[in-house]
Formats: sequence, structure tokens, C-alpha cells
Amino acid sequence: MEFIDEDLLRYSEDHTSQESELLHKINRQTHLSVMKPRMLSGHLQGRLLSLYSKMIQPKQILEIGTYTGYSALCMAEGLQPGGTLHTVDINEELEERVRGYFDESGYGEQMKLYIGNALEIVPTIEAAFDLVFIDADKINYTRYYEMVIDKVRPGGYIIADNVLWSGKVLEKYRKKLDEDTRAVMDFNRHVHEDERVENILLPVRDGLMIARKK
Ligand SMILES: C[S@@+](CC[C@H](N)C(=O)[O-])C[C@H]1O[C@@H](n2cnc3c(N)ncnc32)[C@H](O)[C@@H]1O
Repeated sequence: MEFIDEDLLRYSEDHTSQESELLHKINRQTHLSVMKPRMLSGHLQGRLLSLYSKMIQPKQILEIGTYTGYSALCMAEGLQPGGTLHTVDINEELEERVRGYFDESGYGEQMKLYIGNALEIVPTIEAAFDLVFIDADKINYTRYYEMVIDKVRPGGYIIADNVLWSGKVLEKYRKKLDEDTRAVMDFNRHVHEDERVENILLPVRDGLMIARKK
């Protein structure tokens, strides 16, 4: 389900800074040769992540769910010199492609790609994060949030993607209450009721939950 009129979306993209040539290439190649290309953040959300990252000026970023590296490279644009972006994905088939894109980007030295289950890898990463982007399996969203919240510095941010879950969080757009939808709804309630953060659910694309640790 598209939340915004297609023409308005195109108009918004036409009045948004262009993605870099490399990001454009990743976007195109993902659509041509990788399964489920809709998972990629895309032009508009990518520019938003880049802008947020430039505003936050993070030294340490964590991403859960690399896919083809598009969102990681958008957020890397705001990294401080000497900063690091840690990104985790369980799909080893993407590794070579992603490493290639990272090397080509000019941020290669600052990108740390981990291949494996985020539930096992994230607890092993020793860092105080300024920005965390949760964008992997929905069923574990609350677990990921709880796993990282103590590793986020006060004033740091957690952003989670797909929190409107194609509208299925609303009964009128839902055929049945499947476990992913239930997990997204539980996550949204969990963050909203969490006294440790202030939050906004931003209806951009498939919904971004943005939480700032107090
Ligand atoms: C929506 S895609 C990420 C899209 C990417 N962040 C972007 O915007 O371009 C979700 C990714 O999460 C990964 N994933 C799913 N379960 C995971 C897990 N338990 N640990 C790590 N990665 C996982 C999938 O392999 C997939 O590549």
C-alpha cells in the first residue's frame, strides 16, 4: 500500500537532493538482480537518513539489516572523521556485493560489515552508539531495541523502519493479524511507552519510528 499519492511522491523526489551516482547504481542493480528490492530504503528515505546523520554527526553508528548497503552508505555521509559504521546482515550471499560497494564509496575504512545473526553479533560490538538504525526481521524489533538501548549514549537516536508495516498496523488495512504485524504493533507500543526515550512515529514511506534517548 502506498501512503502518499504517486504524483506527490514523484514531486517530492524531484524536489529532493539527488542520490550520489554510487547510490543510484546500488538502487538500480538491487532492482535488477537482488531478491525483494522493495526492502531498499530508496531515494527519499535515503536522503532523510543522510540528513539526520549529518545533523547528529555520529561517531558510532549501528545498523541492523544491511541488505545491499544503501541505507548504510546514506548514514555514513554524516559520520565524523575517524567514526565507524557497524552494519550486520544474516545473508552471506550479499557480502561480496556490499563489500564492493563500501570499497567504491570512499567510506570503506569506516564501514564494518558483520555477517551473521544480529541477535548474536550485536551484543559483541563494544561501542557507545550515537545512531542506531533497526531494519531487519520485524519479529525481533523489540529484542533489538532492548539489546541496544543501554549502548546508546544519552542524546543518541534509534530509528526503526517499516513501523507502519504497509498499513497493517490498522485493522481496516489488515486481512489477518499475523506475527510480524503483531511484532510491529508491540514494538511501536513499547517504544511509545518507554520513559527512557522521547519518540515520534514519522509517516514517511513505510513509517519510521524515531526515538531519542533522554
Ligand atoms: C529491509 S532489509 C534492510 C534494508 C537496508 N537497511 C536498506 O534500507 O537498504 C532487511 C535485511 O535484514 C536482514 N536480516 C533479517 N534477519 C536478520 C537477522 N536476524 N540478523 C541480521 N540480519 C537480518 C535481511 O537479510 C535483509 O537483508
